Amino acid sequence: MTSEPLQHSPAHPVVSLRRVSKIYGEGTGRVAALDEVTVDIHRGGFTAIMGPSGSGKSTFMNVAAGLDDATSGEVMLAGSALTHLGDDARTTLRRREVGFIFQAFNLVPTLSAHENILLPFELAGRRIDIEQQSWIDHLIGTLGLADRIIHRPSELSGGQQQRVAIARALASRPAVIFADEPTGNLDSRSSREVLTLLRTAAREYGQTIAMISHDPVAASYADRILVIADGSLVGDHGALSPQQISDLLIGFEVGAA
Ligand SMILES: Nc1ncnc2c1ncn2[C@@H]1O[C@H](COP(=O)(O)OP(=O)(O)OP(=O)(O)O)[C@@H](O)[C@H]1O
Repeated sequence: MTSEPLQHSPAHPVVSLRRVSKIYGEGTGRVAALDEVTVDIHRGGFTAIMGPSGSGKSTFMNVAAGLDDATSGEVMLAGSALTHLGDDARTTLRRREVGFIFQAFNLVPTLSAHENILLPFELAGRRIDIEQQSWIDHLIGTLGLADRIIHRPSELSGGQQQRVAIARALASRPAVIFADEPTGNLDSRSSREVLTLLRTAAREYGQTIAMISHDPVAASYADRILVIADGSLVGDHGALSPQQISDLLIGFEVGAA
């Protein structure tokens, strides 16, 4: 991959949470899915978000990405305070600044790989100029999709489908990409390919990536590891080996699966 830096201010965190809580239910059914979480995610970082099942990882992603409201606290995304935005403005901000990669790929089955990659531009009503076209062509080549580009998702392997999802997420150069268990449906070889691509996107393109994962091997590709337990941020580490991550998680009763 060649170096094509992104255009976001390095001085400010891309995602910033200040004492963010998300409470579901009330009384005896009350659950603090996030409990006063304060954290910054900086530009160009590849952050893994780990923690036991039910610890609040998905809630963290949903709140940080503006898919869901926090109950209290402040969430800044790409320089905008989400709490001060109405639904429409938040949707516009999310379409412009956030890319998503999901375990189930979430490609549109009736569209070709190429049409799927262009979809975020269509949804945001953004025209693709020559510079963006050459970036997208570069991604398609780099991700090894050139000869599969007119095929529909059902005609692609799982690894190829996830590479289309990565191209789609990278195409609009969002401020941050949230990846939710992106290798959960892949065999180990495709997983390694996908994780290497994500790491390269962070290192060479300065693409900020936040990845939820249960897997210490997947998290070992990241340069920062956040651990959430019972809705609280309980660990914030630099890059670690799979073994170190497994050891770290044993204390929080997370399997190394
Ligand atoms: N819509 C909801 N209504 C009520 N409780 C919810 C809701 N969504 C999540 N929760 C609760 O909030 C807590 C955190 O859930 P969350 O899905 O964020 O965890 P997670 O770490 O992503 O789990 P997993 O790894 O199993 O996907 C859990 O106790 C869950 O039951």
